[in-house]
Formats: sequence, C-alpha cells, structure tokens
Amino acid sequence: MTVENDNPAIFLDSVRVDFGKTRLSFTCAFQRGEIVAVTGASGSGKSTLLNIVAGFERPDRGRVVILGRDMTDTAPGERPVSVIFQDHNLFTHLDVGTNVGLGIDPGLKLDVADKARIAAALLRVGLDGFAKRMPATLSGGERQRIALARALVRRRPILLLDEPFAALDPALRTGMGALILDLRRNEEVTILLVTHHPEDVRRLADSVVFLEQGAIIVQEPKVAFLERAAPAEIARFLEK
Ligand SMILES: Nc1ncnc2c1ncn2[C@@H]1O[C@H](COP(=O)(O)OP(=O)(O)OP(=O)(O)O)[C@@H](O)[C@H]1O
Repeated sequence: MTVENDNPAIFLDSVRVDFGKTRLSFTCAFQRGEIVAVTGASGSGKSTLLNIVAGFERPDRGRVVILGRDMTDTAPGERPVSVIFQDHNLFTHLDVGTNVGLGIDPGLKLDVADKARIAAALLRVGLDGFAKRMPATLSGGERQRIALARALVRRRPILLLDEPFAALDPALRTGMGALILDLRRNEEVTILLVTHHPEDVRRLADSVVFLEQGAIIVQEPKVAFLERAAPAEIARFLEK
C-alpha cells in the first residue's frame, strides 16, 4: 500500500489484534483535517480501532503510523492524540477549570496565560463562568463540552471521539456537532468519530469507515456512502 507516501494523519498498516478467538484487522489511512465517521454494529471493532490509534491497545501485528511517525510502541500520553469518551471524561474531585487545565499541564503548574487559555476554551464551548463548578453539578451535555474544552487547550492534531453524543438530547447533539465542525475548520484537526447515528454521518463526516466483525468492509467518502443500498448492513444503518 502506498498511502504512507501520501502522508496521511493516521495509517494503520496491516494491524491485527487478537482477543482470544475474536480477531480484528485494520488497514486504513485517514487524511489530515478530515472527519471520519467510524460506524458498524455493536462489537464490530469501532472502539478497538480508536484504542489502537490512542495507544490504549497494542496491536499483535502491524504498525500504527501517526503524522508520518511509527508510534506502534509509543505510550498514549506521548501520542499527538486527544480522546473523548461517551462518559467519565472528567475527574469528579476537581473543579471544571482544573479539569480543563489538565489538558495544558497534567502537573497543573498553570500560569496566568494558561488560565486565560482555559477561560477562552470555556467561552468557546459556551460555558463561560463555569470554572469553579464541580462536575457533579453539571448536565451530561455540559460535561461533554468541558471534555471538549480540555481537548481544545491540548491542541493535539488528532481527536478521537467515542460516541461523545450518546448521552445527549438532539439539541445538545447539534451543539456539540457544530463545535466539532468549528474545530476542524479552524485548526485542521483530524477527527475520528464513533457513532451509531446516520444523522452524525450526514451532518459531520467527510468520509466513513464501516466495520463488520472486526474488519473494515467499506471506507469511502460520505457522499458515496450515503448513496449505498448495499450491503444490507449499510442499508439498514442508513434506514433505507
Ligand atoms: N479487552 C478485550 N478482551 C477481549 N475481547 C475484547 C476486548 N476488547 C474488545 N473485545 C472484543 O472485540 C470485539 C470488538 O469490540 P469493540 O468494543 O471494539 O466493538 P464496538 O464496535 O466498539 O462495539 P460497541 O458499539 O458495542 O461499543 C468485540 O467482540 C469485543 O467483545
């Protein structure tokens, strides 16, 4: 495969993960600045794909190349990657400002300029004035926006979102989606978004990866994906 020469943001080169009898294999490349919807049935391997990019899961075979560097053996914290999960993104004993500050310095040695960055990130996600609030006092949507604010101050070129909207009502989904589009537009972040919702594909994605039983069965631009009437799994997903 010649994708490495194209200098993609992420290149999974013949990656294999074996969980006992369950085997997952991925070869794919994602271009810089694109939003990729990662979808497929429950158990098809979406979270595992993200975990491989983040470094939480180590492949049994193959290479993980990020921004042109082989990072197969690089620890998660050393990768140019931020991750937002469905939930449990915040430290409950720390206030909102401190949670965001962890994105700048995990040791929390924050100067005046850092505090200004935290305030700017909170403003950007629509939570100006929330710095002293504790996570337990926030709604699910607010917590997800705080997690996004932390990703914003980290300024990593790759953002992985594992069903970040799952707990949100439709209005909040729309709001988070707008923030993500804004992030990609202004900072050219490459975003992998795990979702079960065709609506997220239509509204947010540039391209789509569809997984089945641990393998990528389709990777293509959104426009082509949305026109599909086959295979049946994809037609079902698109509610055709
Ligand atoms: N640590 C693990 N040990 C054993 N099996 C695992 C492990 N992690 C994942 N699996 C298995 O690998 C397969 C893919 O799991 P994964 O969580 O990646 O799927 P998914 O598409 O994200 O599912 P969902 O939509 O339900 O979150 C599943 O069969 C799962 O049971």
